[in-house]
Amino acid sequence: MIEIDNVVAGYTADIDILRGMTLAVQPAEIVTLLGPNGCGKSTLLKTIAGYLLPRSGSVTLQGKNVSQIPVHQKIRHCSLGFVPQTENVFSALTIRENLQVGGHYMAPADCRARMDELCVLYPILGKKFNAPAASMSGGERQILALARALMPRPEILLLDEPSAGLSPKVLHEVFDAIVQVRNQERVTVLMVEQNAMEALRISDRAYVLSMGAVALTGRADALMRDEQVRELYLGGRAH
Ligand SMILES: Nc1ncnc2c1ncn2[C@@H]1O[C@H](COP(=O)(O)OP(=O)(O)OP(=O)(O)O)[C@@H](O)[C@H]1O
Repeated sequence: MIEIDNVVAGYTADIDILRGMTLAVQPAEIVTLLGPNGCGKSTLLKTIAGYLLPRSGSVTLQGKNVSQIPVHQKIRHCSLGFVPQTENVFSALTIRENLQVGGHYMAPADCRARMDELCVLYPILGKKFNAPAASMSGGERQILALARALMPRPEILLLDEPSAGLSPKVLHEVFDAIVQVRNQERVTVLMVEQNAMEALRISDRAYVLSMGAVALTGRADALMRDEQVRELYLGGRAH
C-alpha cells in the first residue's frame, strides 16, 4: 500500500513542485496519475521512490514511514520497483544480463529462479534470453524494463509512462503485461500515463493532478464516463 500525506517537495530550495500532495493506493490496485504537462506527476513518482526527499509530509509504503529513505535503500529494503520513463534498459547487455542487474541483491539461485518465473510470465524474455536488448522492439524493451524491476519481487511498482513512444497495438501488449503481473503477483501499481483513456481502461482508480496537488479522483470507469472530466482532462469525447 502507498500512502502520501500532504507532501511538499521540489528540486530547488525556492520552488515547491508538489504542494501538499495527498493520495493512497490500496494493495493490488492499479492507479493512474493524470494531468497536464508539468503538474508534478513524475516528480511524485520520484519522491515516492526517494530520488527526491519531501520537505514536509510523509511517504508511507506497506505501513512504514519511508519519507527520508533515499532511492538505493528503498529499492533494496522497501519492496519497491521503479521503471523510469527513459533509459530503462541496458541496450548492450543481453536480456539475461538486464534481469541480473535487477536481481543484483538476490542470492544467485533465487535470481535464477526468478528469471525463470518471469520468462514464463513474459515469454518474449525467454525467446530472446541471450540476445542483446538492442535487438528488442520498443514494446519488448518496455516489458524487459518491467521485468527487471520485478526481479526482487517488489510489492509496489511505480511506472513512469510505460507506453511512451509505442504504437496503439504495442501499447496494449505492455498494458496487458502490467495487468498480468498485478493479477498473478498482487503487485500494487502506480503509473503516470499520457494515454489517459487507455490507461484508465486497465486502472481501478485515477488521480488528476494540477499544480502539484490532487485536483480530482475517482474510479476509472466513472472518470471515463464523466463528460466534464473527458473534456478537461482526457482529450475530449469517448470513442
Ligand atoms: N530535475 C529537475 N530539476 C528542476 N526542475 C525540474 C526537474 N524535473 C522536473 N522539473 C520541473 O518540475 C515540474 C514538474 O515536472 P514533472 O516532470 O513532475 O511534470 P509531469 O506532470 O510529469 O509532466 P509531463 O507530463 O510533461 O511529463 C516542471 O515545472 C519541471 O520543469
